[in-house]
Amino acid sequence: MASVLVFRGFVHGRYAPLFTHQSQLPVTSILTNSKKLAYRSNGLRLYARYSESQSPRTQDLFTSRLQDSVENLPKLVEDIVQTSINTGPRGALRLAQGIQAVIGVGGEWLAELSQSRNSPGGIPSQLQLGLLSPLYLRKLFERLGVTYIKLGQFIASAPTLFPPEYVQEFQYCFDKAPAVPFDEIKSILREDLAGPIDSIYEYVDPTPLASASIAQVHAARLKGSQADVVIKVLKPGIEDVLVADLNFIYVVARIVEFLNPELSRASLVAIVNDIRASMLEEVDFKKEAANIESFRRYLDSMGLTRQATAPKVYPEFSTKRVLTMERLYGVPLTDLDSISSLVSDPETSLITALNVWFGSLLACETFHADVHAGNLWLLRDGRIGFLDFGIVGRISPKTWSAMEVFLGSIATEEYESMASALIEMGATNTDVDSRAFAKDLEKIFSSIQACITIYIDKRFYDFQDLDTEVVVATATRTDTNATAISANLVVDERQMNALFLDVVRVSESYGLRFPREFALLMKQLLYFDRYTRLLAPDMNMLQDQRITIASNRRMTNRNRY
Ligand SMILES: Nc1ncnc2c1ncn2[C@@H]1O[C@H](COP(=O)(O)OP(=O)(O)OP(=O)(O)O)[C@@H](O)[C@H]1O
Repeated sequence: MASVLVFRGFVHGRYAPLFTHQSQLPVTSILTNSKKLAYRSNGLRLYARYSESQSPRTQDLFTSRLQDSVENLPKLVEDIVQTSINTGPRGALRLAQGIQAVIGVGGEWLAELSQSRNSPGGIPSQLQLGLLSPLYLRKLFERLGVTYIKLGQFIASAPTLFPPEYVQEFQYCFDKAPAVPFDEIKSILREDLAGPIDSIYEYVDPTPLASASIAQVHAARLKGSQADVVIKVLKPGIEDVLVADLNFIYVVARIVEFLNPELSRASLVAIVNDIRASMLEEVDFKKEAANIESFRRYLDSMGLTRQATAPKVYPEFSTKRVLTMERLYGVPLTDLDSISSLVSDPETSLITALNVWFGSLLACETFHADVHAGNLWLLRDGRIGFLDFGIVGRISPKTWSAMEVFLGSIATEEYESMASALIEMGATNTDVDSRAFAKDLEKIFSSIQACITIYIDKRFYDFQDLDTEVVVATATRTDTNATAISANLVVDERQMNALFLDVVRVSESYGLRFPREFALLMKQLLYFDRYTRLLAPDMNMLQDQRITIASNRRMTNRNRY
């Protein structure tokens, strides 16, 4: 039965009707007074607070927000119901697993708590918040599995969004998972491949090369060609877990945003939706195969195959859950010692990697959006190997040309052009005061503290909060008597991360909203920044003449590879 709600509250010191709302849902209780307004409907409680001292404008804003919320309530309920239907029985199964995880980690916490009660130092701070303390929340996320491990990694990479103790603790949220028994992997291969396993592969190594949360990788050799390959197999049940968890997280985000509309400015639901879409793409290996193929076509057409590669895919032995591809041999770009034994000039390898990746932004249909060191290798033959195309981004020529101006302006410290590039990228209907925006950007950049990195005998030593003068230090090796000194003024990695997030925050305060690609690109630049510190500490990635960031091969969508 529909009900008509009349909301009353104090407006300009008078108790008066604020607005009326026709609700499609039965209302079970209403509470209003001068400080709060709330009503219950179908188990959900709409609640808001205001104070008499607020300006009339704030009250109007509050009233209109409340009205929005009430109007959105039926949509919210419909969404929740629909999401629950889509989740189906796997939701109940995940709930049971979730409870089990909470009991397991809760037991550990209780045991530690009772031990520390008897200790003279009292209860340590890391136990005081219970399962919400960084340590136990991280343990809980790891027990809850794939979705939460990925979320944990997101927290670890967003230092200005989350408190530092959580960011620090979630650095240990590793994407390592126990291996699935080989028999289960074999039965997936049997179900998915067109013929018997031993008619396709000469052998498959039963010990996995790697086992992450989503997939397991086994080395193998093809029957006819005797080519060395790897088989990446989607772990059983992963898709169900992801769908159930992501739907649950989506519902929580919807409710949180509904109850606290302020959060919609931070696009909480949009972020969750993005994470949901990209994680679900990651579990379809046909999409990954298509991404690899388009990257290989790009290398081919640009004449870059002698500098870089991605594994050749064998589509006849690949499905949505199985990806058979050429095996690459190499080392991660952060393995300095092995790199020095493979090439005499690691800086050149880094420049190649950068040029190939920057070039792919426009010339390739998608760009590799997860270039962490495990996915970017220096191969034994000196080429750069790009692995794992599960996460990719797409960037429009318009966004990229604004991005080029943005990156250029960081190097030249031209804040007005930085502001206009950001305005160009961030979708907004309102007029942005670009001068004020530029001033705010300048404040962010000038607040960076200098940090000196000194490279001594192949190791880096960071000294923070120093004056910007270069500190000279030397180290002498006892065996060779050689002394290595190198000093460089750089912005440290965490500051860099914080800097980009500050830029996003300030931009959002001017009403700008960036496409997902902006965050993806920034993340990759941070990875490349890390490799630059290691392999070419004297190089400025954004200014070096040998690196082509500004693209002269602008492509239309039709002739992208
Ligand atoms: N073509 C290949 N040649 C050699 N090794 C490979 C190849 N593909 C994958 N591997 C190995 O398997 C590991 C995991 O592969 P991949 O990154 O594709 O899986 P993932 O589940 O997405 O892992 P992550 O989330 O850690 O990136 C790689 O780090 C690498 O060691």
